[in-house]
Amino acid sequence: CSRCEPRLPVLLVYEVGGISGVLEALVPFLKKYFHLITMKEFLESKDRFAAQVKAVYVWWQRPIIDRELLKSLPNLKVIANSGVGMDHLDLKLISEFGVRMVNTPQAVCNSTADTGMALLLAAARRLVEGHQTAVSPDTKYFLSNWLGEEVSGATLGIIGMGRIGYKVAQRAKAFDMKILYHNRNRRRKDEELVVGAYYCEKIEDLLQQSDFVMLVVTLTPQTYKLIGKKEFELMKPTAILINISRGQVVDQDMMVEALKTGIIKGAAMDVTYPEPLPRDHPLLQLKNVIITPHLGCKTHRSYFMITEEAVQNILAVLSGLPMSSEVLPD
Ligand SMILES: O=C(O)C(=O)CO
Repeated sequence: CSRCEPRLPVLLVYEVGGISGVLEALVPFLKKYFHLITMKEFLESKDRFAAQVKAVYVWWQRPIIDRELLKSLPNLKVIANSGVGMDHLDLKLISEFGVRMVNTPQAVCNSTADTGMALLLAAARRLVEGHQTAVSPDTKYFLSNWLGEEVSGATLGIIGMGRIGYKVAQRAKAFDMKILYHNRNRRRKDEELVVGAYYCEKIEDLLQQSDFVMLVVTLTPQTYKLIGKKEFELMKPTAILINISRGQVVDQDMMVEALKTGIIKGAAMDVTYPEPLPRDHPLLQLKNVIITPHLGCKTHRSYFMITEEAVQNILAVLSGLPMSSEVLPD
C-alpha cells in the first residue's frame, strides 16, 4: 500500500556503526532527508526496496558497487562517495547504468592537508622517535647528536596541486617554506602568486630541488607507481617523502630500498598498500619511517562536513539542480 512506503527518497548505506558503517552520530542528520536502509535490510527485503533506492552513500569504500548491485537497483540515480578518492569505484561501469557520481572534496581538504603537514613536521623533527625515547625506561634523555631538520627555509615540492595540495601550500607558506609544485598542467597561476609557489613543468626538477616531497595526487593509471627507482634516485639523499594520496602512487619495494640504502633520508606515509601492511613488512622495521593508519581527513568536523556535502549533492541530483562535485567517468 502506498501509505506503507517511505515518503523520503531511499538511501542505501552499507551499515550503521561498526568498523565499516556510517558513524552513528551522522544518522539523525541523514534521516532528515532520506529513508535510510542498510545493506542487510536491503538484502532481506529486496522486493520492497529494489525499485525505491534512489541513492547509495558509499562510506569509505562500502558497499562495494559491482554489476550485480547496480542491476538490482533499477531506479538508482546517484552514488555519493565520502571523501575525494574514487579509485575503489568502477566509474565506467557505474556510468553505463546511467548513474551519476558525486564526491565531497570541499569537506576533506583542510583536514587532509593538516595530516600532510603533521607528517612533514613529525618526520622533520623526529617526533615519533622522540616520543619513543621519552617513554622508554632506559634512555639517556638529552642526546645532543640527535638532531632533526628545520622546516623554515626548506623547500617543499608538492606533487598534485589540487584542492588539498593548495591547502598544504598555504600551511607551508606559514612555515616560511619555499614551495615548488608539479601538475600535469599549469592551472593554478593565481593561487601560485598567493602562496608564492613555483611551477615545475618537469617532475624531475621538483624532485631534484626539494627537501620534502609531498604526494597529493589522486590514484589513476597515470599516477600508479609515479615514484619509482628513477624518481628516488633524483631526490636529495637528505630528502623526506610524505605520502597522503594513495599507497600505489609509490613503488613500495623501491621505497624500502631507497630508505635502507640512504638514497633518501626518510618517509612519512598516511597511506600504504595494502592497508594495513602485513606485520612482517620491511617498511615496519625501518627507523626512518613514520606510518599512520590513513588518518587523512578523520576529524569530527570533516566527517560531518563530508556527510553534509554528500547530502547536498544527492539532493541536487535527485531534484535536477546543479551541484558542485560531480565525478565523470574519465
Ligand atoms: O578523501 C579521501 O579519499 C581520503 O582518503 C581522505 O582521507
